[in-house]
Amino acid sequence: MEDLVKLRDEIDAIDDQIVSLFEQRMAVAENVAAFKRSVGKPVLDKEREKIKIQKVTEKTSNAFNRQAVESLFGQIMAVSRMLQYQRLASERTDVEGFQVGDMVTTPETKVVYTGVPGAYAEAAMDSYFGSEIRGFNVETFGDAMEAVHSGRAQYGVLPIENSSTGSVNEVYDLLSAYDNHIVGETMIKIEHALLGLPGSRIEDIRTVYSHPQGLMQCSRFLDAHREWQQVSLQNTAASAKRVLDDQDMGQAAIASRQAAKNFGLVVLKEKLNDLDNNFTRFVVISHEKVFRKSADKISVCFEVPHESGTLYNILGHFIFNGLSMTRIESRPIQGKPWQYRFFVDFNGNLREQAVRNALHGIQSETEGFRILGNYIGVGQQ
Ligand SMILES: O=C(O)C(=O)C[C@]1(C(=O)O)C=C[C@@H](O)C=C1
Repeated sequence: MEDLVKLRDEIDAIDDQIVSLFEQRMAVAENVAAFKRSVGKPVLDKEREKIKIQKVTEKTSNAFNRQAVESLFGQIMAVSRMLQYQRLASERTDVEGFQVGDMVTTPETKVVYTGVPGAYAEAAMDSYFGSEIRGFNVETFGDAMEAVHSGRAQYGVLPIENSSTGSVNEVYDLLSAYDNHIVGETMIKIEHALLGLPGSRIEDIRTVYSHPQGLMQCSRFLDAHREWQQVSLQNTAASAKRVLDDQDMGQAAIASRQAAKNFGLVVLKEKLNDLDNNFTRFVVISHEKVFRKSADKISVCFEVPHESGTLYNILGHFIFNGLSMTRIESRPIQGKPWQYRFFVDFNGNLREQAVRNALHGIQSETEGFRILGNYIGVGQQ
């Protein structure tokens, strides 16, 4: 025991020196930041970091320490960059052109959703905007993005994630491709039913239509009817419309009860989802770059270079600035096999300094960085 006390004393003395040297190093980093700011040089200098790591690792006496020193200095320089970003971010007044603003809707406000009336997206639109707007529908998610981008609609409502089957990939891809922004989100409970023509019976069904997510969310029920042909359509309400249009007693759709009402179909079976707790989260998009003062959730996307440790470093900006990430998703980048665009949601408001620090750092160290939006998040169950 006596020995441990002594050894710890030794460690304490060394740590005191490390802290003192670290503080000296950070003071120099601060000067570097001021210099770089004056000449407009970027904070990150990969070449300098590479040479630095090489030099310090050469000074080690064994392989273990070599690796440890590489990791340690990687971390020291990451912290040094964060300090520099903090200094630079505090001088900027603008965050990517986003402005504080309220969402004002009138009975003339046009809101677009995908699918035909009765689609879950219509229910999501109603739950978010109420009835005092002019909703209209288009066929595809891309059409909805385009309508918002061109100004044909002020807002759009698009599904982004389901609690049992995960992300709606196409919407993620469209969010990064279009210059539209997330201004809100809403969540609705999805309850699928099997819909058929009046007079049809489950025993006669041979073909079932739905959105791929609808088919996935009812996989257990469909497993018990493997002889049925499953056909994917644009959305669940379009599937109901197809059954009505074809007038074939052997066809059914997996869609909402509301869709049955809208298309004059009958409910052949209710509660088809594998899980009773089945929710879909929808994002509300706008072409304007606005966020509310009370917004508490931010979505960003970026690409990181295809090198080891890059994502780890980027996520470090959230952790270092005390920001809590709620979701991370990745999508393949078209034309760059095995490279990914990341989508991160985290809690915060664009007016907060910690948020600005983190975003400035992430923007500087990634490619294609975009703030997708800052909005009021809905509690996730
Ligand atoms: O030397 C620089 O340019 C610095 O900004 C300092 C430093 C470091 O802490 O060593 C930090 C960031 C750069 O990427 C490289 C090195």
